[in-house]
This record gives sequence, structure tokens and C-alpha cells, in this order.
Amino acid sequence: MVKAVVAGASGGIGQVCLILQPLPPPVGDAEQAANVPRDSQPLSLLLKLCPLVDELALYDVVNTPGVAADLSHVSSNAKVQGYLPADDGAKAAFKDADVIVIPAGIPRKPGMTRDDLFNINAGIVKGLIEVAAEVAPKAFILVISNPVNSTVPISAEVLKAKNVFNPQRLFGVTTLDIVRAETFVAELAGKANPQELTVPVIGGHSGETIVPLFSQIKPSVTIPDDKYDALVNRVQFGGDEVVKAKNGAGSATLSMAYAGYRFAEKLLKAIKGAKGLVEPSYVYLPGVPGGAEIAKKTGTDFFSVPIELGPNGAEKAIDVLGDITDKEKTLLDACLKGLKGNIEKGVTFAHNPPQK
Ligand SMILES: NC(=O)C1=CN([C@@H]2O[C@H](COP(=O)(O)OP(=O)(O)OC[C@H]3O[C@@H](n4cnc5c(N)ncnc54)[C@H](O)[C@@H]3O)[C@@H](O)[C@H]2O)C=CC1
Ligand SMILES: O=C([O-])CC(=O)C(=O)O
Repeated sequence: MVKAVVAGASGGIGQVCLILQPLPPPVGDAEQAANVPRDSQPLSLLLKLCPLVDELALYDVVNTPGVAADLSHVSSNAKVQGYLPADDGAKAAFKDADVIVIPAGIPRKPGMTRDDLFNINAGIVKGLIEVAAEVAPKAFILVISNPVNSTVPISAEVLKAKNVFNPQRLFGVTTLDIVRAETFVAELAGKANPQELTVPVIGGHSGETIVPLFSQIKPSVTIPDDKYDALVNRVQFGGDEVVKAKNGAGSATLSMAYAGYRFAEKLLKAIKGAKGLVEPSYVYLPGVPGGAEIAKKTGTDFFSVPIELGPNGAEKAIDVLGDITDKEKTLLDACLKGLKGNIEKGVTFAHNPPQK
């Protein structure tokens, strides 16, 4: 039996049904919710369709009964249940979960950085991880909520404080950066199917902390010098492209649902014993086999690298720093400058959250 949970299940990424009316306010941003009619958005739908999921729990502060009722009519294997905060709904939703996916929190509006989401989302993620630590201490946890560079360190610190931190089971979902890199490289190279390409993207998940390694694309693609900077920029700021185009109605949801599902599905397959599954993820390197050496090189503990997945979760961190180009070294230096501050901010928050 595999139980999966989506926390933030009524949101743009998490939610699944076509909503023609604006949703009630999400925590912390009533104005935004009042102004945002949402489209159909599919992470929970994709998980409902996944034959590897037996039980799907949807938790949110609003709307989950309706979303769950709707989804439960889909004729696939997983049993769906919606939970709200009343009557310890979070605990009931998370209880004994195998995989917990967290896209809870507010998204960006034009002009904001992901770090601008910290004040609201840090507390939301901390609260959800506390529940997970208590009722599902062995769960694989996939953190989508931004700023990922900080929310994953917060999650690690909360789990450590509760003595249940297993670094092989905590993942910051950076898959959308890889998905974008594949798509943009395929466009440039005139490849019909982006999924035939493997494009490592390492570092963090915001602007200059995102480091695409075009020198390691498989099968090899040469990026012309005059196209390199623009391509790097598009991968680093792909999220902003969507935020601008949505013009106040949130950030990436559909491509994120695909990316979140892609990671979750690979992990589920790996847990069940499938071999050779690799996907980059933002992890606590010293706690993942092979990661300590990479952490020494970067001087940072939280970092995204290709991760070999297996029954224990992150089985191996793959060192791709060995033969990076001078241009990639420059990108990596800029990444590390920003990333260290993001990590520090998360760790500090976890230990000293502002008093309410
Ligand atoms: N890692 C990545 O690559 C990406 C991350 N994101 C991030 O994902 C997050 C969610 O984005 P959207 O779904 O577009 O936002 P949204 O506002 O549409 O949905 C968020 C949902 O979280 C819920 N929520 C708020 N507080 C909660 C709590 N304490 N417990 C459970 N649910 C709670 C809200 O009610 C809402 O339904 C944002 O922080 C966004 O920046 C978005 C795209 C890509
Ligand atoms: O840009 C945002 O705020 C959402 C996100 O993380 C992305 O699309 O990569």
C-alpha cells in the first residue's frame, strides 16, 4: 500500500478541477486570492492517475472536500480523501504517509523574487513539516513551496529537532528547472522530443542560483557562443517569464504539476525497486551517499545535483562538478554567493521563528 499526500492540494499546482469562480483566500494573501480565477491544474489529478498510488490524501486550508469528491470519481486505483485543518485534519491526512508533496503557500506576483515569499511560506512549511515529523516520520518529503533554497533547510532543521531527519528522504523539487532546460535546449537544437535530452541543472532554485550544465547535455548538443548567455538566462529566469505572462495571477502551475509529478513518479518507481532512475534534487548533501565530497567542493550543505533514486530515496549524489567549463564555473560562483545566504536564512528561521 502506498499512501501519498498533497499539502496545498487546493492551490494552483495542487488543485485539479476547473474552477470558474475565484477561490476563497489562501493563508496570508486574501487580496491575491480574491483577484485570481484559476485554471484547471493537475498535480493531484496526476497522482490520482498514478497506478503506484493506493491512497491519496489531499490537505489544504480550503476546498479539499470538493476537490477530493470530484477526483474520487476518476476511475483509477487510488482512494482519495480530502482534509481541512478542523479536527486535526493535517495529522489525519499525513498519518503514515509514504510520500508527502508540499506545494502549500503563496506564489509570486510580477516584481517579486522567490525570497519575497519567505515571510509567509517559511511558517507554512515549518508547520506542515512538524506534523509530518510527528505522524509520518519515515515519509519521503518533496518540498515545492518557495523559496525552495530556504524551505528545504527549514524542513531539515525541523526534522532534526524532532530526531527524525533522514536526509535521503527530504527533497527540494527543482525538476522544473530541468524540464525548462530540456525544452529550451531542444527548441534551440531543433530536436523534436525534449525528453530524449538529459540536461543537468545544479545549485538552487532561484535566478542565479540555478546553474545549467550545457557542457554535459546527453546526447551532446553544442550551444553556439552567441546563444549561450540568453539560454542560461532563460533557464534561470523561466519562472519569471511565467509570472510576467500570468500578470498577477500567480506563477507556474501546469508545468510545475508536470515537474512535481515527474519527480514523484520516479521516486515511487525507485522505492518499488526500479533501477537507474536519476533526477536532480536539492538535498542535504552530507547525508546522502557521495554527497559529502560534493559539499566539500561547493562549501554548501544544501545543493541540487543529479540524484540516483532507490528504495532508500536518495541513494547517491552524483558529482557532476568534475569537468565543468570556465563559463559554468563562473555561474557556479554566482550561485554559491546567493545560495549560502538563502540557506542561512532558513536555518536561522527554523531555530528562531518570529514570535506571533
Ligand atoms: N519548486 C518549484 O519549482 C515551484 C514552486 N512553486 C511554489 O509553489 C507554491 C504554491 O504555488 P501555487 O499552487 O501556484 O499557489 P496557490 O496559491 O495557487 O496554492 C497554494 C495553496 O496552498 C494552500 N495553503 C496555504 N497555507 C496552507 C497550509 N498551512 N496548509 C496547507 N495548505 C495551505 C492555499 O490554500 C492554496 O490552496 C508557491 O510557493 C510557489 O512559489 C511554484 C512553481 C514552481
Ligand atoms: O517562479 C516562481 O515563482 C515559481 C517557480 O519556482 C518556478 O516557476 O520555477
